[in-house]
Amino acid sequence: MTETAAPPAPAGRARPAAMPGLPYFGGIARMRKDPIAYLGEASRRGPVVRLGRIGRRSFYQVNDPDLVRAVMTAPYADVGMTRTNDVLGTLFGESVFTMQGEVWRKRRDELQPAFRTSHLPELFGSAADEIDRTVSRLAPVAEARGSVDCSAALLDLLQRMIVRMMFGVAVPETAAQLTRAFDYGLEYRQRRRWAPAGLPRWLPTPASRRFDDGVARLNASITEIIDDHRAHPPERAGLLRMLMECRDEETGAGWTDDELLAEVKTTFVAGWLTTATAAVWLFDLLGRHPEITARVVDELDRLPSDRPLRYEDLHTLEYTEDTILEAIRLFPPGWLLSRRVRRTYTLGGHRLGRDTVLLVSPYALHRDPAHWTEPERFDPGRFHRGTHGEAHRAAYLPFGYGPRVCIGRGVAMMELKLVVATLLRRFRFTLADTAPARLQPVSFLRRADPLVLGVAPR
Ligand code: HEM
Repeated sequence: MTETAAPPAPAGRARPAAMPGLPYFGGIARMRKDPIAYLGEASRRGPVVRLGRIGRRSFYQVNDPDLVRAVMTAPYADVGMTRTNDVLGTLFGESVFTMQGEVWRKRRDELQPAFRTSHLPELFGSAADEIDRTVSRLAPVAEARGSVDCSAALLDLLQRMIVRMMFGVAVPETAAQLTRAFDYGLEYRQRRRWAPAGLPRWLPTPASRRFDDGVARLNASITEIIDDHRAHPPERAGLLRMLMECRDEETGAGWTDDELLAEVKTTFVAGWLTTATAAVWLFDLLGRHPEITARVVDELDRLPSDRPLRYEDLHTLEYTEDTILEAIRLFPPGWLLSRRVRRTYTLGGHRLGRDTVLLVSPYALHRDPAHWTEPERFDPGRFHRGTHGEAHRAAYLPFGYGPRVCIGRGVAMMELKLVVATLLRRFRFTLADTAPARLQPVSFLRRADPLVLGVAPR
């Protein structure tokens, strides 16, 4: 078996540091209980740290940004994704998210044009239509100086936005099915996440049956919409139409319905909860930092007030953008990334065997004092244009790093700016309960408790 090299080892270290725990298994049982604390502790132990074993799989955490870069850009012959057998794989089907190697490269190249910046104004139009509905719902609550469960409101809004951006029209039934299939998927995945390796996916359990049934319904409903789209293309081009225009580079053929279905579902799932989770943390942080909110509002007040927000306005919102980047530094929705060693691989001087799982924790990297000044402080100023490079690039990876970096990051930043700008132009939000928020690190880094904010007109 071939052995390949990543960056050189730190001098004098033959064996990687290890987390304390049981012989052979290491301390990994603690990871199940409190992964954030466990991975935070592991991040301070060395550039590559052995966490322990689950079944036959060894787990290591990669903490040094140079080594993170090496792993995230390693050739597929050496390092692959861990996703294929994952429950999310069943939900997505064969898509850019689950594919690997050459097939992935081809799919990513075909998909890329749909996500180009020139499509963003069209998508902005769809997203803006949905936010108007949220504003109308919030207005009477604000008049009554009431309070609102912002977590639920943002989850609902960002879901309507991604469905509308996908189809160009509102499709509430699909949105509801998507929620159901995803909830079942999360429940099922959570049960399996740290389960011993080898528990077969086909083993029928009540949770797996609920999940499979939810996915089947979702598939049927999206397939119907794809058929309808072919027969009657909607006026406003959504991502689906852009995906329908994707062509095989060699043959020039369009995608099959199954391929379209897989990419539609992937975009829904990858683009919904991530962005919604980021929005919740953003409003949480704004609620805790009125002085920063005042600066964002000051920037928004420079826009003409006699007309709705336009796509071009987003380019002027520099401080708002920095605030979003800072929020996803402190609370990266994709808090844990993983890769699988495909053949013996040397990382930082340590030989790692096939099937070793390499974990990269954006949450830990984003809060590491070795890379960030006062990492726990919410300070959008650290992203001010020109001072962006405060930290090593691979120490800031809310959207991942390397060839598999998030394809939807432009869409996500557009949505987040639109949400924050529209809502802060209309309403004043206050956070009554300023106790530290509890984290719920599931597939995404969720806020464990609903974010309840007081709302008043501006
Ligand atoms: C704040 C919002 C978002 C965050 C924090 C986020 C984060 C990420 C991260 C960390 C990855 C890389 C995962 C890895 O390397 O293992 C990723 C990949 C991906 N994201 Fe996002 N994402 C967001 C929004 C979106 C949106 C809006 C879309 C689509 C409209 C999207 C579509 C995807 C897809 C398809 C991939 C897989 C790309 C590939 O493997 O080639 N994401 N995202």
